[in-house]
Amino acid sequence: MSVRVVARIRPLLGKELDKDIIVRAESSQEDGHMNIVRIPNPKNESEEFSFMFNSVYDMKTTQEELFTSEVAPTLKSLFQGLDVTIFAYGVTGTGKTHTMRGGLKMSDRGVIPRLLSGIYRRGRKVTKDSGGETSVTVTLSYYEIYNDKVFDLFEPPEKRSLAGLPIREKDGKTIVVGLSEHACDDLKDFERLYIEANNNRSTAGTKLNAQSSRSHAILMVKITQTNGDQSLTSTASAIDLAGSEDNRRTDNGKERMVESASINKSLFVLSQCIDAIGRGDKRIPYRESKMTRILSLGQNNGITIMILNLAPQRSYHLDTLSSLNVSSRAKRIEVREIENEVVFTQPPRKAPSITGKTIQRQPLRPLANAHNTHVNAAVQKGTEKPGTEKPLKAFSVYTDKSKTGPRPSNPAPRRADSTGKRPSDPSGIARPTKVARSNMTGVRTGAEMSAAKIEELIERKVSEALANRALDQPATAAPVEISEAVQRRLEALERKIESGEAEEARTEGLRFLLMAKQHKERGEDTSALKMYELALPFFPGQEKLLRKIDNLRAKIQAKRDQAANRTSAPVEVECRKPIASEEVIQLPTPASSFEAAHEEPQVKPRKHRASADSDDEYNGSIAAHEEYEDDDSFSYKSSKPKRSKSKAAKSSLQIFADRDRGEEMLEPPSPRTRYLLDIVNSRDVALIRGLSGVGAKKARDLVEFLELQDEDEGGAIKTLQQLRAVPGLGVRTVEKAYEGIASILAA
Ligand SMILES: Nc1ncnc2c1ncn2[C@@H]1O[C@H](COP(=O)(O)OP(=O)(O)OP(=O)(O)O)[C@@H](O)[C@H]1O
Repeated sequence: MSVRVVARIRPLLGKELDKDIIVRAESSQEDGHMNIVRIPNPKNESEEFSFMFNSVYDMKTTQEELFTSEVAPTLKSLFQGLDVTIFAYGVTGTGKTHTMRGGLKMSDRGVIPRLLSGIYRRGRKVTKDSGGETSVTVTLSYYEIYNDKVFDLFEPPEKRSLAGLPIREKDGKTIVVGLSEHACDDLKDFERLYIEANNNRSTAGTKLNAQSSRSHAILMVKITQTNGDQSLTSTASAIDLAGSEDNRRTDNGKERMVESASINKSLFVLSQCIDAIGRGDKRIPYRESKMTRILSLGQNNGITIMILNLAPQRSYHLDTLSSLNVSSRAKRIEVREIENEVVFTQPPRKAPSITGKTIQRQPLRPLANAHNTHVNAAVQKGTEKPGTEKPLKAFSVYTDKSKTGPRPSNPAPRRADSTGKRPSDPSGIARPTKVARSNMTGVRTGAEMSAAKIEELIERKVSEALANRALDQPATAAPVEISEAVQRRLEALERKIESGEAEEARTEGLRFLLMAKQHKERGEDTSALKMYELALPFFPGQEKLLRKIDNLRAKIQAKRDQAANRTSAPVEVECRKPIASEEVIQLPTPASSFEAAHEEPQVKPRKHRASADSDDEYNGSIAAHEEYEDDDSFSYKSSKPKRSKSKAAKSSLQIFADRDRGEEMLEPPSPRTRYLLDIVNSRDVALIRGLSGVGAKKARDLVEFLELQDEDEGGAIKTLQQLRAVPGLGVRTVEKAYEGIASILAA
């Protein structure tokens, strides 16, 4: 089944005028069901683009209508064991939070409170229909991804660690380690928890939205149905994404700009993931942002609904086209409709105390062991322990026979086939099963911790310790006496996390440099300066970077002086990328939308830039990058550039020297060279990784390097000599890749 994509056009607000409406909902069906969004071609208003979706909701649509048509029908599946993901996507100020959360008035309530209400209602029905034998418990987790860091929204902001919570892949799902889980017995409980948590969400006023969400918010509602010693768990995730925004229109200051860059970047990665899935690429760039890792579009099982929020008026024209374009591609994504499996639970084990020297370390089993044991497989093989036998379909209370048909008696092969997840234990011996939760009244207590929970706690403590270290503050938590084994584990984890953080920080720094370059190319010098300044802490003392900052400051000041001397104000020049009029697919993605911002007119043609401005703005990143690469003890805060490294960086500059290009023109490359360079210049990490001798990291770095080149300075690698000179790649790697091409061409 594909992702269901529906569009919702919000009504006009405040001073917005009817005459500015350019987005319309229409029907292509006889029954009048609206499924088309029409919008004029911005280059030729007599032409219109049409985008087809599963459903389109116009300006008059109420909260109740949207919920009843789109979300209510998924409740049955949710209780059958399917996970459900609903996410709102769109430009800032188009109504995502209104759609997901809504207002406080009953009629204004959005998808989330209505979903919870539906879950409790259905839960009561399930219990009633089973004659009281089945109990239903609901637990909530709620977190936000802010500046690519994950924070528990049930924790007050002052308790957050700087690094945020780590995320891991477990059992084919992405989980947030150390996230709190709260039992939530009824709608009243939910309202209290949800309102409190929303106060912790990062929001701020921007010019486009007085209450703009500066983070992606993810609410996870876990429903556990327990019947005897079996239980079935499924999760409904409701996600309110932050909106993409064009900083030309937001008037964002420094802090907002950083948020905005992070929001735009993650949405850009999302659009890249959608593209890559659509193209059938082997590699989908999920891992390039936490949001896409968590959303795992196309990888998650169950039902996925994407709600595209649109503003109807002209001022959003290009942004609207951009998000229409991304969403219309998303509907081609296939999602596997696989139910979670029934878990066979054992009576709760008495957990030892974890305080003091009395701690008995439990084996650190993989979390995967904690659930989804293939009960039926064990039963069939006759390996179950006495007293644990169960009929194959002991948990059939919620099966909707009319629709889905009976579940297979042994679901294990189906799961293994379609998800590629780890199959059940081939030995036939049932793995340790989930320990039933004895405390359903709130967050778990320390005394009842499982091994997995201890592991989570350790990782969390490490993150906190690292955050404190980053702040140069002593750890605030009271020292806990722990066993030697736990201490060792703690240290190992600390090392692991620390190196991961150094890597993340380096990437963060490079990202700022890249964004600075993009801003500069568009003539947005002030924004470029901000980005360079933000990059500086990651590459302290980098001479080139400092020079660049100084030059930009001088340039901005000169412009200001010039403007002050002029009698008339400078004219704003619209310089967006052209949009293909006939081909809807070619419309800009969110990236081009936010890249399109044009702060100031380009004063002089790029070829005639001042020398200080025309050089290697990527050098700072490359030099720092190399430093990181070559020195194991490198701390990204280190400010000592190595001599040899700056030489290497210089050599990277020469690869685009005119002489080199001249040579290239004299001597056309061989087919093998051309083939190799084509792959390199594709900037497709997956393709580049396929070259022999080029690993994932080198491929990523190479693409990063290419991305940082000025197009008018070459942009592409044109000779093997240039390729060899790319920092971090090395002669040997290029030779290997070149040799590898021979075998590909021969094949
Ligand atoms: N369908 C609607 N009916 C009435 N008002 C709406 C509707 N959709 C949005 N609004 C109003 O529009 C404004 C912006 O909406 P909202 O904050 O939900 O946008 P958003 O897409 O979440 O923005 P951001 O990405 O900046 O958080 C709010 O005042 C909201 O109440």
